[in-house]
Amino acid sequence: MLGRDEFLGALQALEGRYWGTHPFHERMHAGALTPAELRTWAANRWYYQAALPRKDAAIISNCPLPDVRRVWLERIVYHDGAKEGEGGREDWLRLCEALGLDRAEVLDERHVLPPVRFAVDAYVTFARTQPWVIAVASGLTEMFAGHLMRRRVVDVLAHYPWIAPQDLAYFTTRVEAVSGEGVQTVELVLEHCRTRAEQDAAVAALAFKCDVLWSMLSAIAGGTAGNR
Ligand SMILES: O=C(O)c1cc(C(=O)O)c2c(n1)C(=O)C(=O)c1cc(C(=O)O)[nH]c1-2
Repeated sequence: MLGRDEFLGALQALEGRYWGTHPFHERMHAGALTPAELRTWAANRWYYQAALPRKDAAIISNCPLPDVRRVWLERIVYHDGAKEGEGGREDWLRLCEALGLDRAEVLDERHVLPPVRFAVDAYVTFARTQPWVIAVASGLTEMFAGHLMRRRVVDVLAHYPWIAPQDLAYFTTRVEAVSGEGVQTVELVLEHCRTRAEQDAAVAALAFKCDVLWSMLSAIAGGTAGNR
């Protein structure tokens, strides 16, 4: 079995596979995306945002530990909101509207590309079918997300003058949550992976999740090729 630091190192070593360095994100951060490309991105990523509470509910359904379930439940409330009109889901829809999409065309998923649907559905299925701690490990991309989201807010506001700070509320709110959740998730994985086989499965789960995100973005980049 790997020691704590060695295991953590193996997880962190996957950062190079994370979507932070995907060419589509690089173009976004450089101000090179067209309004149509930003709309395709937002409408497709909606499908991911909408799936997250179902993914988290799958983790809870497989977890026998009340302490973990109690903590994990907060993620569902975070995304869905405590009531209608609140939460990450609502903030994402507002971002879509700010980019020029109607709420209805986001909600009916007409812009969602087949590979995005396929990748996101695979993430939900993974959470349903794997042991809870391995599914939790797949969410450790959050370790890499805080820095990327902070940079995104700065770069998007600098390069796309028609996007206002309040339009990016999803990310400004999320940055705060992700720093706390990231630590919490790492601790759960380090504590509950108790054999070498579980540690290896956790590293593989994180690699799988990096591939889910990368595939989404590659499809989004390809799906908007006509607008470049
Ligand atoms: O904007 C991003 O780059 C980014 C990345 C990720 C991620 O790395 O999975 C998440 C989010 N945002 C995010 O907002 C979010 O709520 C979230 C939940 C999860 C997850 O797997 O449970 N990842 C992410």
